[in-house]
Amino acid sequence: MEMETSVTYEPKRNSEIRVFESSDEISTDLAEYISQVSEISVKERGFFAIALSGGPLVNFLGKLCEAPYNKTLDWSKWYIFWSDERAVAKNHVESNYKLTKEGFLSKVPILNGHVYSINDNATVEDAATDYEFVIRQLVKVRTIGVSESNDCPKFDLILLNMGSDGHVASLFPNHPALELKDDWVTYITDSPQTPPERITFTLPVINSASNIAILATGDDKAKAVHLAISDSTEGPETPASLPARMVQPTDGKLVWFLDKAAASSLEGKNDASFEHHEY
Ligand SMILES: O=C(O)[C@H](O)[C@@H](O)[C@H](O)[C@H](O)COP(=O)(O)O
Repeated sequence: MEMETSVTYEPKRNSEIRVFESSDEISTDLAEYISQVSEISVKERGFFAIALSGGPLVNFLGKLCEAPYNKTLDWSKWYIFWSDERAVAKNHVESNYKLTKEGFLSKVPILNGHVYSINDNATVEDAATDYEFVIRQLVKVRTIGVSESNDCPKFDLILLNMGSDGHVASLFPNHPALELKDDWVTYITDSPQTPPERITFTLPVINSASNIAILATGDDKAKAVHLAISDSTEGPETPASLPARMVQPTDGKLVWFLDKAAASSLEGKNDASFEHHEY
């Protein structure tokens, strides 16, 4: 069946789509969004626990390192985690930690002791077990919140970048890791993108977050954005196990940050859905 080139979209409950002209505009709005979520979290809980992803995501955090945010945010309350990591040394060019350190952490006054990177000195299996243990300890003392419905960690914000195949974190389409219900952190050894070994949050953890943001830019993302967001379940190209489609907050809010190219297959009759909503 031929895929539609446009779709009328009604945002689902607790979700919002923001479409921008350029990556620069996304970066500007994302900074304001993160700032607001962090302020609310610090006010309500005394902490801001944020999980980042790797790859190009850090390129969108530039504006957050600039005025006014570099001066106004309560950085001492920030706790940093990663939703996924590639199994390489921390000084390797593919390390998500290294990318984040160079592009973000080195530019803002986040305390070193609040940065929870994934162990690069263990097997992926052990690194996943270690990371889940660390998160369990931080949930016990409520540095990370807890979901009342399933006892999962309730991160204040999880930032994800979607790949053109619809993957988020290191959860890839049709991978058995998508089925995990009890694990918080898992590992894979067969990633379709290099490196093959990775550590990743599971869907229950992602979906338990208070806030989830998914970024996608470029026309190579348009099809996956359509498949992830559209209500349609018809046709062979709407896989139920598309990871980005499985991101459905149980008790939180999901915001998509798209550029026009990534949103191009969503533009339909209901253009009002695509207005830029303030958070
Ligand atoms: O871990 C990785 O191999 C990449 O970081 C990957 O997860 C990336 O986020 C997507 O491939 C989207 O990247 P683009 O937005 O550049 O397509």
